[in-house]
Amino acid sequence: MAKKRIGILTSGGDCAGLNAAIRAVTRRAIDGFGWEVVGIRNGTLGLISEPIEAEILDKQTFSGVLLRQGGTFLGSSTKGDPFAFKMPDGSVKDRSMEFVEGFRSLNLDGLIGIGGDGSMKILNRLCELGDIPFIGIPKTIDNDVALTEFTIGFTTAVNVAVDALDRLLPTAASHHRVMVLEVMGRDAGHIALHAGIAGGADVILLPEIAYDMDKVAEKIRDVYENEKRSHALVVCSEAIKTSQGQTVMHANEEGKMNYGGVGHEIGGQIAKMTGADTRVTVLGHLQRGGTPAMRDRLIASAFGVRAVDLMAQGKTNCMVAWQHREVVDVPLDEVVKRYKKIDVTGTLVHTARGLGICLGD
Ligand SMILES: Nc1ncnc2c1ncn2[C@@H]1O[C@H](COP(=O)(O)OP(=O)(O)OP(=O)(O)O)[C@@H](O)[C@H]1O
Ligand SMILES: O=P(O)(O)OC[C@H]1O[C@](O)(CO)[C@@H](O)[C@@H]1O
Ligand SMILES: [Mg+2]
Repeated sequence: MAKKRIGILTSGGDCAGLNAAIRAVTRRAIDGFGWEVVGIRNGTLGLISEPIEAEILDKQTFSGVLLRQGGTFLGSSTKGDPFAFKMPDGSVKDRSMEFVEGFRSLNLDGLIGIGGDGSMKILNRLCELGDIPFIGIPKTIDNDVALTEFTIGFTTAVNVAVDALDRLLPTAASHHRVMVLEVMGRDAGHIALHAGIAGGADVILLPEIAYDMDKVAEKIRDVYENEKRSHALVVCSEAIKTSQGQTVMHANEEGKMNYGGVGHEIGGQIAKMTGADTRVTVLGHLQRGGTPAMRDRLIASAFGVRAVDLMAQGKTNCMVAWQHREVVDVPLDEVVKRYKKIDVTGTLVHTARGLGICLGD
């Protein structure tokens, strides 16, 4: 096989396990095929920067602690979409061809992009535009990428949320309080549902299931009065709506809307309706950091090796995915058409209901 030179980048919100995936790609490309690997800095931004921000990666790069480290040493971005790039003067410019030219100027034969749903959409368009051979690797704490059971970073984020519940329980019990924990997840409730079940929540509120505050208050009263347990744990996803039917969002510095803060509204309602002493914790970006959990390192490694194998087979326009304890490849066009929400008829929703957890309906 002809010697190739491939690029790799990480895009979208960071998460734990990205370095493990970059390491796996690099090792497989070098050891398996004798290729050269170029790490592109800060997502798509690295290729449109002047000068281009990229560096050769070798096995030496990963001789230290990177496998065990959260974040991405290459840097990432959720800003600067090349199709609608916000210029310093406030104007919006299409810089997509600069991305393609940047790719070509590095003499690359293909690109491996590690990203979430948003990044896959952008990278798919960019690679179609430049006829760039592309393989995607799914990552995001949100676990909302279609056609894969798991994304890199999800398990670590859930572990952080479970740990938070473990820490909230004794203080809730000591002060006879209701503790509300707001978790991330974008428009899907995967973190909330997994963490809520594993962390022994009494109530879990998800964007996929409309809630009724009367039902939530009834559950809290039941815990206090009938279960004779004068404390309770409530987990809510950041994307649930307030009782007025709106999500709680804030524009970031580039105008991108982010969720955050609905837990305070839920906590206020619980206190008002039940009289229970209530406190609210918004877990935030703690969920993105930390040492990657075993499963994140494992799937990152499996995804990285398979992504290089696919490129060696001449495949393009696909994404590696985890299905039935195996790595498979799925068409990128199918991935970007869908969004993976919780299956409200699935095992975990059934499990939560079976445990007596109130889902607000
Ligand atoms: N340079 C860029 N590269 C990729 N996406 C960008 C870039 N600049 C802005 N974006 C925007 O950011 C979004 C990517 O952020 P998003 O939060 O959706 O990330 P993601 O890839 O889905 O991963 P995650 O959800 O884990 O953050 C895209 O939908 C896009 O609109
Ligand atoms: O990094 P930012 O812009 O604060 O984005 C936060 C968002 O990113 C995520 O952490 C990952 O997509 C979401 O769960 C959250 O809504
Ligand atoms: Mg996303």
